[in-house]
Amino acid sequence: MQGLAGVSRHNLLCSRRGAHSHASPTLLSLPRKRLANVTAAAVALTVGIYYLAWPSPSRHAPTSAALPLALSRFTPVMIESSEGTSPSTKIITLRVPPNLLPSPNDHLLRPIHSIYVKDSDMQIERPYTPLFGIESDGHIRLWVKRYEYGEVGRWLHAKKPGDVIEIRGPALTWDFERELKEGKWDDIIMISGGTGITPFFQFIHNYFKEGSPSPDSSPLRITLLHSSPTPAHLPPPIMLSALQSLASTTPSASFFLKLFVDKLDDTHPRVPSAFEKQEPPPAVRRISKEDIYEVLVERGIIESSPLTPSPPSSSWWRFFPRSRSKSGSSSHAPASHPQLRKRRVLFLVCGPEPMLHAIAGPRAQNLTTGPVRGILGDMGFTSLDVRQFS
Ligand SMILES: Cc1cc2nc3c(=O)[nH]c(=O)nc-3n(C[C@H](O)[C@H](O)[C@H](O)COP(=O)(O)OP(=O)(O)OC[C@H]3O[C@@H](n4cnc5c(N)ncnc54)[C@H](O)[C@@H]3O)c2cc1C
Repeated sequence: MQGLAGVSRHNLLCSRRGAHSHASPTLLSLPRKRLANVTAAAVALTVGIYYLAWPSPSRHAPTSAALPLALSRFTPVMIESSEGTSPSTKIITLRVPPNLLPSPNDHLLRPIHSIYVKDSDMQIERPYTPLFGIESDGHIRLWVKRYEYGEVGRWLHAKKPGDVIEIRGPALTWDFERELKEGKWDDIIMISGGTGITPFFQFIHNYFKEGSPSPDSSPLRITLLHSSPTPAHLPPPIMLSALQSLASTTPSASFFLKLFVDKLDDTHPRVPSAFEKQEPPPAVRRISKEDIYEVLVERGIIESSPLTPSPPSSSWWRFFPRSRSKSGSSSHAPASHPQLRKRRVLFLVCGPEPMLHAIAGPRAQNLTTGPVRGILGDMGFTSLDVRQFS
């Protein structure tokens, strides 16, 4: 996932590059390599000034160690533990003192909420998703990815237990309850990649946890299709065991989980034994259109009609009448066809930008879900059926 701040910084750099064509004669007379260096330094300086000097009500929110957590101010909290879970991820557990916890009735604590972590060296912040929400005993568990050149992820990974960092929040990332009420969905299909699973994990944990409305009393069913680059990058046991146990114990198949890995690696030349017993075991491929069709049919969301011959043959879709999408590529008959739909379905997609593109197409300029393209668009789903997170 890439934060909004990262995206806006990228846009800023692009627009500066556009200005090169109007360079002055003096600049043009410089050797090309030196000109590039001067330009890069100017861009870096501008970006630095932008970050450090531009008034930002959020980044420059005051810090208080005496008032409860809130979106309007930063609160210092201690890192209780920091455990590596894959080559580039850690579970980082924060501890909020009991007197600084927000009121349990705070509407911003509804799923899906996030908190902002401030990198106090760079004075920048990024949102992260508490896996189990802000817990009543003060724990906040984050699954954080470190990108090679990413700022806050790297900074956070370098922090040690006992270090104090500043956070603010909770912030409502997506008002699931309101969306569910408005949409009256029967099924939600979540498709995640890498740490893009964290918002879905928070929702699933909250929805099925003890004391939540019984899934039996609600027709809503949840399917999670998750993909990681290799088995070593799959979510850590604290997340996967919880999901696998839910998948095998929730009544009426209200939760279904399927894992994918792009490839096996040297450490895991075969599917790791921890997953072998899972039915079905993780698939070694990227999530494809066929996988989505299969799950739609298996979960009884679309009709297994003459248009959609039944699985299990992995090549069942080759009997599909083919049509041409606008992009010219061939596509299956639209699974969204009203006559084929038996249940109302909403797709939620969260993951790295290339995965979002492949599954649902690029997001609009204003970072909302634009017209749905990619695999889901090809299948005939529209912005009424799909939400993208990044
Ligand atoms: C609501 C929400 C919840 C989120 N929850 C989580 C979560 O639970 N866990 C999680 O890990 N993330 C989460 N994210 C993403 C997170 O907020 C950050 O966007 C992410 O950690 C990257 O931030 P960063 O500062 O480390 O990287 P950034 O500095 O923003 O960099 C982002 C990307 O740009 C690349 N990049 C940066 N500089 C360069 C350069 N000079 N050259 C080439 N490439 C470069 C980096 O390699 C990286 O790929 C969430 C995002 C949102 C919006």
